[in-house]
Amino acid sequence: MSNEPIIRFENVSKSYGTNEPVLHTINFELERGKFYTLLGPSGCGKTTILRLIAGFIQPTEGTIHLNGKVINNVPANNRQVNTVFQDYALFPHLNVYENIAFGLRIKKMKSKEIDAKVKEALRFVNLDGYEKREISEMSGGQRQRVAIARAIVNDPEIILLDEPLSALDLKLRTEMQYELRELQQRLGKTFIFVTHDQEEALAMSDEIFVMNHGQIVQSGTPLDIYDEPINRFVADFIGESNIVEGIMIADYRVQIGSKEFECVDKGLTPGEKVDVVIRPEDLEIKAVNQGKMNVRVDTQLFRGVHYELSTYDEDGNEWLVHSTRKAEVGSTIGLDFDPEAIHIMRLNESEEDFDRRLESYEVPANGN
Ligand SMILES: Nc1ncnc2c1ncn2[C@@H]1O[C@H](COP(=O)(O)OP(=O)(O)OP(=O)(O)O)[C@@H](O)[C@H]1O
Repeated sequence: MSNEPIIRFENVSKSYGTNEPVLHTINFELERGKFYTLLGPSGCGKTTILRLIAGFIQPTEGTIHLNGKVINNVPANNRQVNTVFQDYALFPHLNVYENIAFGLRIKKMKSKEIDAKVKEALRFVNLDGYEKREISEMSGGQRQRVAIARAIVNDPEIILLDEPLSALDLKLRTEMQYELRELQQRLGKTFIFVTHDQEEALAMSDEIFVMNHGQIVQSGTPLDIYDEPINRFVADFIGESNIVEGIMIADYRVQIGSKEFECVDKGLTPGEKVDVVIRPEDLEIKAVNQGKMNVRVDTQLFRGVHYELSTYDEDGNEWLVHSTRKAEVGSTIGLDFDPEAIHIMRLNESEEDFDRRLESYEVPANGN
């Protein structure tokens, strides 16, 4: 099988009509057989990227390559790409079988062949025996599976999924996350999944593209993005974070408010203003004066697995703490953390410079 990226975007921009671009010079490459997620807030351009890949719309500038060939002008029905829509877009007047068979009938495939393919697709999504059911008799999760079966029955190279789980309740949604991930691995196809739910993206993806305002802000594995967010936006969007302003004093030393801390970052300019991230679960509760800083406990909530404390240091910075230990509201406690728990983010750093900087560290950022 070729090592060519299955999809490549080269300087792709998109404007609808004469309006401002909704995508700005997008560049990325996708490998065959992986689970990709486009993650970002509403309106950042995720669905527009899917529509461009599906061929429902064309780029205003730039080129889209499928298996090394430019496909800008290839119509949607000639692309080996199928979409699962948020509302499933099933035909209510057709039963499960006919919904899945629809595309094959249009292609004038023989009945016997259609039958084999529909049954195989139903087996893949664990719906054997549901052929005759009406769509109205199916639950949300089952409709979802019919929509997926319809997308895979044509044996496309790429499956696009536009917020396909958003209509499901939390429990079913979690179950479907497992199912979808498992299905993708069994099929070995490239999945491109759109969501604005960061937990979903972290749980399911081989690689995440975090988007904001029509741009890809950061791409990487879920662990990379969680552990080393490139900037304040990503840190804030992916999981709960403490984000404070700091100043680099020297290599491996950062000042936050009136205190200095050891960190693992180097190569920044002394005196440079930075954003500093420490995840709430990386802060450890100690007795007063036994940690790296003292904080006053403002509020405490029980979150099931852990307590969530909102605390303030002497400089007025808020520090959110996730801990299995509790503390007394109004008391002063110590907080401890490892130098590796401090993540330094330069203001306005490009993704290339950010990756180069992390690679140069002696203590690798992801602990490998
Ligand atoms: N057909 C259209 N005509 C004009 N503007 C559009 C059209 N489709 C989308 N837009 C605009 O393009 C921007 C990106 O939309 P897109 O649907 O790609 O975002 P999204 O990240 O998928 O958002 P959501 O999560 O809300 O679905 C939005 O500002 C939207 O209003």
